[in-house]
Amino acid sequence: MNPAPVIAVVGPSGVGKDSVMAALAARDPRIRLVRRVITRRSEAGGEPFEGVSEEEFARRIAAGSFVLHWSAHGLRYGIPAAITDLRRDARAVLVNLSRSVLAEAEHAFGNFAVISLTARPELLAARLAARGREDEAQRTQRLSRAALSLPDGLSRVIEIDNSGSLDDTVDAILSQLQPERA
Ligand SMILES: Nc1ncnc2c1ncn2[C@@H]1O[C@H](COP(=O)(O)OP(=O)(O)OP(=O)(O)O)[C@@H](O)[C@H]1O
Ligand SMILES: O=P(O)(O)OC[C@H]1O[C@H](OP(=O)(O)O)[C@H](O)[C@@H]1O
Repeated sequence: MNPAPVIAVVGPSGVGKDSVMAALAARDPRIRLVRRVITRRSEAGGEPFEGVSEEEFARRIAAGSFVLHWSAHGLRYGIPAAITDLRRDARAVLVNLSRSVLAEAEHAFGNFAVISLTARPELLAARLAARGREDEAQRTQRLSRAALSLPDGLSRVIEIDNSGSLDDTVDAILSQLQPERA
């Protein structure tokens, strides 16, 4: 069987990427999530991730442990090579990516689609404040990247508005994914 598609979930900070990914995996156990490696304290909360030091992150790059890595918000993020195993027995593998690495990701994964989440601007600020993981200066810095556009040339981009309920968003995404390994 061909490897399952990798579906990048992208969009501005606070739009709901991690929430939508968790809700999709809860709805369909064959939708699998990638656990990212991040140079952030493991206790920070939010998504399940592996927190490592800068030194450990650099060691893993040198060892070829990542299929993709990038920097944003003063942090480093890596997608472990183990994503290849996840793709063997899944309907789709979801991964939270920076919009800045999408062209590289399409090249690396081949069978690749992008779910670009949007939400009304006032909701982004309110959701980040309610989540409480960052202080006000960090939230302002994150919101300043909200309008970053996607690169040209991606083969498959599905834009979904997450201004409403999570359930509505999950329904909208699943109806668009039906043709893929349903
Ligand atoms: N549809 C929704 N309705 C109401 N609240 C939502 C919805 N989606 C997400 N949220 C809330 O918004 C906050 C931000 O969501 P989440 O952490 O999933 O966003 P994110 O896009 O992953 O952000 P970041 O890139 O900063 O990690 C969370 O507190 C989450 O509970
Ligand atoms: O703004 P862009 O480059 O699209 O995304 C930058 C980074 O911000 C988010 O990280 P986090 O989940 O908030 O730590 C994304 O997942 C990405 O890693």
